[in-house]
Order: sequence, then C-alpha cells, then structure tokens
Amino acid sequence: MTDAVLVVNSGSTSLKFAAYAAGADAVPPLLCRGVVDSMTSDPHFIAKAPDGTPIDAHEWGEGQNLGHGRALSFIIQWLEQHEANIKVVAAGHRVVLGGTRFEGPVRITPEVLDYLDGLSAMEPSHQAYNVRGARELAQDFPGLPQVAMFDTSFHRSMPEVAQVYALPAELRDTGVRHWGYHGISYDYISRQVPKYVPDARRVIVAHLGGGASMCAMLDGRSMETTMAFAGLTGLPMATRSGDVPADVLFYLLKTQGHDVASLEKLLYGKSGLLGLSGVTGDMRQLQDSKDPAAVLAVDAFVYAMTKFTGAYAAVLGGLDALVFTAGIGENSPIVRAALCARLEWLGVKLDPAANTANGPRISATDSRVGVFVIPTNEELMIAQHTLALLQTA
Ligand SMILES: Nc1ncnc2c1ncn2[C@@H]1O[C@H](COP(=O)(O)OP(=O)(O)O)[C@@H](O)[C@H]1O
Ligand SMILES: CC(=O)OP(=O)(O)O
Ligand SMILES: [Mg+2]
Repeated sequence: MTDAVLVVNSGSTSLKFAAYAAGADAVPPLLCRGVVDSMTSDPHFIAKAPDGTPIDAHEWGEGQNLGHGRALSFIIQWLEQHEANIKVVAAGHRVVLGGTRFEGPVRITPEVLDYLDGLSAMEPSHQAYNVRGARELAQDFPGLPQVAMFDTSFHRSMPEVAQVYALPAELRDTGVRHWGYHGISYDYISRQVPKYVPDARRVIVAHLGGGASMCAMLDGRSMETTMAFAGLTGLPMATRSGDVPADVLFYLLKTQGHDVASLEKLLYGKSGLLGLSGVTGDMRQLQDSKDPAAVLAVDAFVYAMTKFTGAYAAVLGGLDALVFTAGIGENSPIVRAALCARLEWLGVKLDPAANTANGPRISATDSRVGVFVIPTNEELMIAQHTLALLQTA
C-alpha cells in the first residue's frame, strides 16, 4: 500500500487528477494521473501510468454535459477500484481565487471553504466547482487533510500599478483588483524556464487552454497578466469573451433585456471562440476549418495575443523568451506559428520543423528571442505545496 496525495484540478473544460507518493522526496513520484476531458460537450476519461501509457478509458457520448461533481465521483470510484494499492492520505486542490485573505496555500477547514465559496460571486466560472470538489472529498474521506492552492497567488508580485483599477479606494479595499489567474501553471513554468534558457530574464508565457491567458515575467516573477478580475477577461477563450469593454455591458443591460444572469451566461458560455465561429470553442476543430467564421475566430485569438505580447514587451523593457503551454499552447503548431509570424519585428524567428514536432525549442538558432513549448504541470505544483504545508503543520 502506498500513501498518496490526490490532486484535483478543475478547469473549465476538464477535470484533471493525479496521485503522487506522499514521502519526503522534493519531487514526489507520480503514481497515476488522468483527466475527464471535453466535460461539457463530449466527456471522456483517460487514466495514465507515470510513463504516460494509457491504463483505462471511458466515454459518456457526444452531447453529454457531465459536470464537475459527477466527474469527480467517477474519478474517486475509479481510484478505489483500479488503484487498490493506493491509500489517499491527503488531497490538494486548485482553487482559482484566494481573495484578500489567502496569498499562499492553506489547510482546508469548513470555515476556509465557506470563505472561499463566498468569493464565487467574484469568480463565477471555477470557484464554486473548486470548493465543491473539496467538500465532496471531505464527505467521502472524513478527516482527510486537504490543502487549497490558488491561481491568484503567483500574481501578487505584480507592481501596485498593475494590481489597481482606477476606482475609488473603498471599492479597491473590498477586493476589486487585478487578481490574475493560471498562477499555479505560471509558477511551474517559471521554475522550468531556467532549465531551457538560463539567462532569460524577460519572459512572456502564453497559457492557452480552455481558459487562456498570458503572463509577463521578470526574473520568474509575475509583472502583468491578461486575466484580470475573474477568469473572463484578456484573450478570447473557448467560450469566454475575453476583453469586452464595460460600456458594451451597460448598453446590453439598458437595451437588450439582459440581466446579470443572462449577461454572465452570454459572456462566459456563448462567446470567445464559440461566439466568433458560431460552431465550437474547440481549437482542434477551428484551426482545420476553412469556414470564414472559424478562420476569424482563430485570427482574433492570435490578434489578441499579438497585442498583449507587444504591450508586455514594453512592460518588461524587451523580450528574451516566449513560452507556450497548456492544451492549445502545447499541441497547436498552427496557433504558435501564426503568433510567431506576427512577432518577427520583436526578433522572433520560428524553426518550422521544431514547431511541428512541438518543441521544446521552436525558434531558429539565429532567433533573438528564444521560443519554447513547455508542458505545464499544475498537479505537481499542487502536490509539492500540499505535502510541504502538511509537513510543517
Ligand atoms: N492538438 C490540439 N490542437 C489545438 N488545440 C488543442 C489540441 N489539443 C487540445 N487542444 C485544446 O486544448 C484545450 C484544453 O486545454 P486544457 O489546458 O486542458 O484546458 P482547461 O484546463 O482549461 O480545461 C481544448 O479547448 C482544446 O481545444
Ligand atoms: C482560471 C481558468 O480559466 O482556468 P482554466 O483555463 O483551467 O479553465
Ligand atoms: Mg487548465
């Protein structure tokens, strides 16, 4: 029997899990990992051994919307049936928003969960699911030590000018600020970058998944990021709008019969790549399509990244390296090539063969900016922080 820490990572389109041996290793050994993918449209489960070999799979069928709760129950049952030699002794959760109270990982208690749940009005797309996952595990494993690690923590290094909105102080004090997300992924990538390019100080990382954002890092610390208050803003995403000016929202509220709930549904669930293409939010389908609306969706995605890259090069005072990660970033040579083509003025020169092979280095040897594909590993970050926190408690 191996003691294990179970990591739960609820994304917008996926629920990822991983079990790591709960020993004293600085890098805990992976026991197994898996994902319920395309959770709201065509849910399918795959579990893998540490070397990446698939060990099990399951499909629910196209058109099904499985939901995070059922996906997590399935994973727990699967672990009990198929990994009988694993004993879950702790759990670590990705929780997107730590709020004004939590800057770093925290041991979960019912009171902590109530506080975090109370932030769901700020971040309606993930926060409640993240909390529900921890509550469900507490029911299934009473007394299990659990830790929450936050997407927002990594961005607390942003300078004050990047964290404030030009709003009155009483609002800023209540947590209306530029939080930033995908921080667990950026934390992991910031630790990987020196292994690929030791002298890179000014780095832009593009975390492109179902939710997508970019981060400007100086010496491994976040200086700016595109997701702002909640997981809605910045780049257009699978179904989220990205940046839509506040004046549009006023107009929709005043003239189109919208209320808060319908606006949330529109901007989080029907916009972004889905809204632009009218067909799907899945980049796999869009990038191969010749339909003008699909082409526009991909172009708008790349255009938004181009704008932010220019702005972030200005914030950083130049650019040494550009890193792609997450579902689209790790797997789409088309999207990477399209962005790199727009960045030639910055000194980016792609190596097409390396790009087709998914890297790791995809820039030409004479490119002034190093361009890399680095797979993210939010689960490992969460396992490490969970074990570290429980060991010091
Ligand atoms: N080969 C591929 N080409 C383009 N996009 C891909 C590819 N594989 C996966 N993706 C995209 O990656 C996204 C999922 O990424 P992921 O980082 O797992 O997202 P999340 O954590 O937000 O659920 C999907 O929206 C899918 O379109
Ligand atoms: C915050 C966020 O958008 O996360 P994800 O991309 O995993 O949905
Ligand atoms: Mg994700």
